[in-house]
Amino acid sequence: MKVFRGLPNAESRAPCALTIGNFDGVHRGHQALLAQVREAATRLNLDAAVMTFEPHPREFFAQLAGTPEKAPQRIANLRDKLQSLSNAGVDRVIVEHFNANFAALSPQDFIEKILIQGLHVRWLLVGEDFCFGSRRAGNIQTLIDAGKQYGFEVHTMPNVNNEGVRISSSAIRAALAKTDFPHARQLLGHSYAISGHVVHGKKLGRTIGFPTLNMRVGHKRPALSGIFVVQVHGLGDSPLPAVASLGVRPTVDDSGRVLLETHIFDYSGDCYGKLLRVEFLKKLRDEEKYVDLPTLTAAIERDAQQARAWFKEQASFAVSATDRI
Ligand SMILES: Cc1cc2nc3c(=O)[nH]c(=O)nc-3n(C[C@H](O)[C@H](O)[C@H](O)COP(=O)(O)O)c2cc1C
Ligand SMILES: Nc1ncnc2c1ncn2[C@@H]1O[C@H](COP(=O)(O)OP(=O)(O)O)[C@@H](O)[C@H]1O
Repeated sequence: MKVFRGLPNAESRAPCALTIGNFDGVHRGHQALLAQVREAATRLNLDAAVMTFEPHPREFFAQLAGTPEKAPQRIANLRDKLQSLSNAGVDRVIVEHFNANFAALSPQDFIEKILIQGLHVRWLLVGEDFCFGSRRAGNIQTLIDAGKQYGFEVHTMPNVNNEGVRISSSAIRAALAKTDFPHARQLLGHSYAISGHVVHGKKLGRTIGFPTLNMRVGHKRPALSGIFVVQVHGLGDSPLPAVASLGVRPTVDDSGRVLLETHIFDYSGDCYGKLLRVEFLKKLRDEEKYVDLPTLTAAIERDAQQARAWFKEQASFAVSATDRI
């Protein structure tokens, strides 16, 4: 899969079957849409293409209005989004920088400059409520008219439902806000996880008996925060049980940067630079600002005990379930 930051240059503008959206979480609704793009691209001998935006347009508008707290919480970072798009068979992704110039494009300019000249669109699929261009003035009918004029097909995707309710990124944000991981999993079609490269931290963890893999989250408003039971994928054949903190670490850091820090039980390897995936299983508590390091360490010890107990309980459930068969 090729990833372009902004429109591809002239040589790379292969005719495409395209869909446009934020794709936060790449949930089951997105997956159904991407499957149709893939199918059309293969049938019409086109590239399967996705145009997505960074930052999220609502994040851009929230910043502009001076109310960053109104930006949507992010389900997935860009790496996870690109990985999911690649898994769905997408050939090219255009990551468009969503800024004032882009937001000001009229529907007509968006069609001519972006869809026609920039992307050579031949087949387009969007959701039924798709609006675009400055003040969201363009809609499906605008696209259908342009399609007749410029020669591209326009299709709409009906809602994909889960138990009668439309699957959406907001529904997943709501499930994560309640830390209802089974429900989030149902809507996503996979368990909730964050991946990233292990970076160097303050080297404090090892001095308090809890070395932690530090991963940058890449945005300021994650859909989750707090202390969690997790498992780590990418260090061997099976996932490793662990406990993690996702947040700004108020006791030791005042930068406001969001980090995911994971302590793996009974493990002592060097993981710097590795690309790992941390899967969330259960929330233990919210993040706290402790008065000193010994108090923080005592809290982490309690978290680790609770997480170990949780894994033990799951293992005994699994055994008793096998007994019943
Ligand atoms: C299970 C667990 C719980 C944590 N809870 C908190 C917390 O409530 N407040 C906080 O400021 N930091 C918390 N942390 C983050 C620690 O401050 C951090 O891991 C420690 O300072 C080591 O940082 P380092 O990896 O940069 O050396 C927690 C970390 C873990 C692993
Ligand atoms: N059980 C473990 N869980 C997490 N990381 C571990 C563990 N054992 C060793 N490590 C290694 O130690 C590093 C974390 O140690 P730490 O003192 O917290 O340093 P840093 O502040 O750079 O994260 C990890 O990145 C990893 O390479």
